[in-house]
Amino acid sequence: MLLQLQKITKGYGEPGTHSYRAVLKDLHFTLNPGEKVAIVGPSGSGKTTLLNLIGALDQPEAGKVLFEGKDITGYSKTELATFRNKHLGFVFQMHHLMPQLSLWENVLLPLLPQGNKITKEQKDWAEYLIKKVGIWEQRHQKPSEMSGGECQRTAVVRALINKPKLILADEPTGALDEENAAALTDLLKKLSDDEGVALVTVTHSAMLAEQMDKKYVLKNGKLSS
Ligand SMILES: Nc1ncnc2c1ncn2[C@@H]1O[C@H](COP(=O)(O)OP(=O)(O)OP(=O)(O)O)[C@@H](O)[C@H]1O
Repeated sequence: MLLQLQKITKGYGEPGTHSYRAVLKDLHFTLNPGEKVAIVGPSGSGKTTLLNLIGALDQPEAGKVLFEGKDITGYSKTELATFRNKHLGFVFQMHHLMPQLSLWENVLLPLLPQGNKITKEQKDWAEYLIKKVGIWEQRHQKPSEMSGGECQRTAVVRALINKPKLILADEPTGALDEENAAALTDLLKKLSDDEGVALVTVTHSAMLAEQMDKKYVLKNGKLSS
């Protein structure tokens, strides 16, 4: 098992006061290595909140998050940052690329906090991924000089640059037109299959959800299939 969420509770506001509102309640979730799942649900049901917990961007009030059997719930902020950098890749609705950097520089950016120089092996991996998603020609262009679909493909490559075990995607096709959304959906699926990376994606897109191995609905604080 890659990831397990045990009896997770998470809300906003001060617990025990009127301001408190529970969003996730005794929620369970398991994910196997290489497994692809979609999380769907009504607006405000807590999908982003859940993704933030899975992505170690936030901590639950109660319950445990286990990654490869290890409890990461008690990790400090620094430990969580190291954990994210090593094991996870993120793709958001808006690409979050650095506007002043080229496609190539944006892709290599996550490797820089590890200090030292970027290795030939890492550059080869970047080149392989960029070619695979079909944007090698654009590698010297800045985000403002690329289409929305090209930016989003760059974001997918960037998410894979650290060879993560899990990619978390929050509405990755949300800002794309139908054609580009379909292309990105195929790409995410293919890369996940080829590289054996697990994928958890929050989406409103039925097309994207159907391409995944499983679909869960988040409602009333819990997941159901
Ligand atoms: N930082 C916060 N402080 C207070 N309330 C919050 C905060 N973040 C989210 N919420 C509330 O928690 C609930 C769940 O929000 P969340 O963004 O996880 O839902 P969602 O399912 O991702 O929604 P959408 O599909 O609209 O993006 C919402 O009612 C939201 O208003």
